[in-house]
Amino acid sequence: MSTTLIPDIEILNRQDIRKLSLDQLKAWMTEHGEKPFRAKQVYEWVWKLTATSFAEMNNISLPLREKLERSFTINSVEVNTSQLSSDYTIKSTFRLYDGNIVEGVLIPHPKRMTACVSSQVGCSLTCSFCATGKMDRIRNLNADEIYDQVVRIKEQTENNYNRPLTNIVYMGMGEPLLNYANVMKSIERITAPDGLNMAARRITVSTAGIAKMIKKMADDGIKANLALSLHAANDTKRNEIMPINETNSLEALKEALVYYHQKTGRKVTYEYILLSHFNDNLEDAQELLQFSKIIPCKVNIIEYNPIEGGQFKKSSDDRLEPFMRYLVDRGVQVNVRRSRGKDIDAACGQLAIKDKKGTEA
Ligand SMILES: C[S@@+](CC[C@H](N)C(=O)[O-])C[C@H]1O[C@@H](n2cnc3c(N)ncnc32)[C@H](O)[C@@H]1O
Ligand code: SF4
Repeated sequence: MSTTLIPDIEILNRQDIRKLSLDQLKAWMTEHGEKPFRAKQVYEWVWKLTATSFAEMNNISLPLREKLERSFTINSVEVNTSQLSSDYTIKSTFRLYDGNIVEGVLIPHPKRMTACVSSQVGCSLTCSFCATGKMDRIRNLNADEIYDQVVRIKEQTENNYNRPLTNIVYMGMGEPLLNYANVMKSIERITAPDGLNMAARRITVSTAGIAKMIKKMADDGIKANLALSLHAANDTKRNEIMPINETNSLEALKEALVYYHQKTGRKVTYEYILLSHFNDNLEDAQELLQFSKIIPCKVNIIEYNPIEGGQFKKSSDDRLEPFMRYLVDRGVQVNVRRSRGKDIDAACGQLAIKDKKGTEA
């Protein structure tokens, strides 16, 4: 224990070092009588080399490491629990520095290894088919907390399957476009050569549909892919299952999508959970066909994962088949996404911490 008050105060005020940009770290080095190039070395340690302590930084002098230790923390995310599903999906819970827990999933596929990561603790959007929507929204994740989930899942695929991580989807807990700055910073770090150096085209941000933020993604030149959770191409039905549609109607989304496509030239993916006798009639397929004509797109038909207390059932193959056929016959690019990791509640929309508050159950 320290004998003076000052070091204790210093320690209480320690800041997460990964909240600083490289320029801010350079300025800190100068202020503390260090050469600015040290900033680059430390920055590389905390991002690219994913150091979890200053002690690991063996090309940094001991006095500087001690100075860093007094001023900063490295709030790295730890794996709390991991469960392996019969289809080799791995669901993990991650413990954040403040005790909150989020979930992430490694989804193996013969052609790709995908990390599904959370962007918020809980979610404020209360979609009626989604387990996360039943939780309160506790807080946004910091960019480094999103980044660390990717790092931990990358370790899982390399260590357990001897295969590299190839794709990242922001389809875990939370609405990424309501935590815009941190999500975009995490993408910048994941794609940076002094970060994980992964290709932006391998990253997909999935949104429930925040029109103005879709436009902002285009304005900011974000290179990651965009997926829109559509689930109904009719306002009455969409309002019923996704309250966000009351303020971000299909008309507003259409306008944002056109803007997005004009600026980026990119295709968008529409996610469409097939809910038995709710959105799986031919009339629904006709509405989806009209919506699919707005800009170049592909449609992912998603198998519904039942959630506790949920009112929906997944559509049978007898209903899925004609729905899909209707779209395919009219030139829509359609993929059917079967649920993964069902036996351990690791599939999309089943990610929810059981006590609904984001702390450990
Ligand atoms: C959990 S959300 C997170 C990202 C973002 N908030 C969104 O809604 O797109 C990721 C995807 O899971 C889907 N999803 C939610 N609940 C589901 C369920 N019970 N079964 C299948 N997919 C579900 C969502 O619609 C969305 O397409
Ligand atoms: S589907 Fe997405 S936006 Fe809706 S409640 Fe779930 S996490 Fe939130």
